[in-house]
Amino acid sequence: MNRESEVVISVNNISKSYQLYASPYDRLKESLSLSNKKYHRIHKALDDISFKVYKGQTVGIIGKNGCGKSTILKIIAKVVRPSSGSIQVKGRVSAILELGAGLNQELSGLKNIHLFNTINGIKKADKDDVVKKVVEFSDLGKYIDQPVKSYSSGMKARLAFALAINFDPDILIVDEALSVGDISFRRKCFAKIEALKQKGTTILFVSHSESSIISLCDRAIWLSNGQYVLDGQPKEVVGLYSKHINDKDLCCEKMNKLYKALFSNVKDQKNEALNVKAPGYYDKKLKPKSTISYQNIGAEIYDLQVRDHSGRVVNILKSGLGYLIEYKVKFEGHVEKARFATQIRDEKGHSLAGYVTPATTEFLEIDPKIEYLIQFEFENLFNTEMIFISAGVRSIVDDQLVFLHRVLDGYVCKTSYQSVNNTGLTSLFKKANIKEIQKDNA
Ligand SMILES: Nc1ncnc2c1ncn2[C@@H]1O[C@H](COP(=O)(O)OP(=O)(O)OP(=O)(O)O)[C@@H](O)[C@H]1O
Repeated sequence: MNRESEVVISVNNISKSYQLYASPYDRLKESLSLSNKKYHRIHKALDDISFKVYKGQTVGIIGKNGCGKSTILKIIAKVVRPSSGSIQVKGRVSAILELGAGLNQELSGLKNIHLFNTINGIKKADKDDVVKKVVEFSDLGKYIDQPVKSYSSGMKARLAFALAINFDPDILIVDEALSVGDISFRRKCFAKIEALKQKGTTILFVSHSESSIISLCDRAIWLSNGQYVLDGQPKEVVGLYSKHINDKDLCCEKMNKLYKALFSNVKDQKNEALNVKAPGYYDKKLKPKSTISYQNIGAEIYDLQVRDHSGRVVNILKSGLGYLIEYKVKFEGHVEKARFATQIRDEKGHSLAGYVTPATTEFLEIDPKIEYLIQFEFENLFNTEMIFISAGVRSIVDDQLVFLHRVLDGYVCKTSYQSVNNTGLTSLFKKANIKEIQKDNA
């Protein structure tokens, strides 16, 4: 399939204008006027916006209050009609727009779920399953039988979110809904959004939380005063946005120039890097000074290192490229439930990213005759100059998850990061592998 055929949202020269009246009286005067005299002024909420979204992308939209973020989402969700321009959307859309919109305030949460099933044509056989999932996810307890009008804003967000995601959409549109609700519910929502991303759902996401845009999205679009400013890597777009949020003279042309100046420079450096054959190299003088190897109880981690994709051991990384953290583990005896982890910290010891395999609640049964090679793929998108890599192997002992061995800061890399902003964590692990290898003395 070529890239063009994967477009699921196509926004073409969309503008949206509202007529604003100084008072309701002016509106009445205009409607009664025989002279065609106008009593309103035109306010452009969106001004000639165009972009395409590809299947499976997670796109964040950022900008100051009133810049048009919600309006563009509403137009894509077909809740608001544009004044001009056209829009094509492929697939089943589920949208969480204004808080509580789409919920019948007089009905209970449960009755709203049934209503939602009916409106969305959920098959009879699937209805009970949807109800169960939504009730469980929203975790409203006895409030599920209360009318929605008695809900707090956090409760409304829980129900709206649970409905939107359990409907199995092709395109999920989320407008700031996650800013309400408590931390544990937000965490649950983010985890669910991650799961939908993995399934290939296309996601449009409006948020004032820069860290959420960076950690969730593959792409960010910045709007200002209804106009398009930038479209690019979340870290870069958010970085410039936060740098210029207080700039009263901000105009699109100025921002575009700045972006080009900054990032064409970065691009050139990347291209230069590509001309150098190796994606990074090994500097033998670069060693961690903070390594701590904990006492091992039945397992030993060794050969913790980073390789590039051609298999060379490296510790000077190129920005934006993919690498493998790997280590080997040998066990002294049979271990029923083991899992392997890695963590990346910055110079100050702050955790930047971590990964565990097997994922979630699974464990691996260990054969002591075998050694294991653990590999974690990651992308070098860190915005810190050095990264320190730790490794751990854990197991369940007496119902407790304990470390069988743990090496803190066992390997260090320079990231080639060039400071253009300070927007926090941006590295994402992609996947991990566990391989069986022959024991030397076997
Ligand atoms: N129904 C309406 N009538 C008149 N003006 C409107 C209407 N809806 C939105 N606007 C105006 O359009 C502009 C864009 O609004 P929109 O809600 O899209 O902004 P936003 O970026 O989502 O803001 P926020 O971050 O505060 O949610 C604003 O100036 C707003 O006042």
